[in-house]
Amino acid sequence: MTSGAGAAPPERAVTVFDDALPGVERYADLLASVGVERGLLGPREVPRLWERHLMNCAVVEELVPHGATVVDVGSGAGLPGVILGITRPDLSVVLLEPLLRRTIFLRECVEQLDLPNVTVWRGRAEEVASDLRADIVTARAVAPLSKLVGWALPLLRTGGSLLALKGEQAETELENSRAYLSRQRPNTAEVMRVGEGKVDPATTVVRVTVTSEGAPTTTSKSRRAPGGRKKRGRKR
Ligand SMILES: C[S@@+](CC[C@H](N)C(=O)[O-])C[C@H]1O[C@@H](n2cnc3c(N)ncnc32)[C@H](O)[C@@H]1O
Repeated sequence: MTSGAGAAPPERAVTVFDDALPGVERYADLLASVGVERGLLGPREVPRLWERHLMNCAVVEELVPHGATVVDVGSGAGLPGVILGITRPDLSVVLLEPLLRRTIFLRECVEQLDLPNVTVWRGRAEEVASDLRADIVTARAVAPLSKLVGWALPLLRTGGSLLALKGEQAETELENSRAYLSRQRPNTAEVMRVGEGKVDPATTVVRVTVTSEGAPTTTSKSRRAPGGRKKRGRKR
């Protein structure tokens, strides 16, 4: 089934993936062959597929509790959701993606990699709160933090977390979102680095955890997300 199209895994992939490495190699081959042919992955990403994409995503599992239900918002070609599904059979992973050709690819991955714990859901994060409930929401390269928070918090159970994989701007993005966060469901938010000693650089994650069931302290004056449109108050 594998085409051998992907670059060979680096030595430390063994430390990161352990027994799951053969499955991840098959996924890497799918990304580097069909994924590139269908424009889901740029050809220039193939040589850095392991370090920059697969391993970088895998270490996020450190923050995912055993048996959790995970929704990967904006899964694209399956990052990080497919990787979590392969490396953590204890998880129940939903790959949430609005674009048809991407969901077709994701379904092929689930079938060919034999991942009974992974399902594909076609839809937009802001439209599925009545259908999906999660312990963990992951998102990588999907939207600014404030927007992700607005999408993810309604999907999360109390005690659940959004794990937003972010780059060097994570701290700044979090600070800029603090006021907006304070108007959402009660939460704590922090920047974390995971995979120290396994991936270089370590993966930066903004973790936002819903701490209690309390209602948002939203008022008609304060409902605007940074960069978003202001909602109108009720007409009198
Ligand atoms: C740049 S890609 C990133 C894909 C993948 N997470 C990765 O890291 O390679 C962003 C993805 O988010 C999806 N997306 C955009 N808006 C979305 C929304 N409102 N809800 C869910 N997914 C969305 C896009 O269709 C696209 O597949």
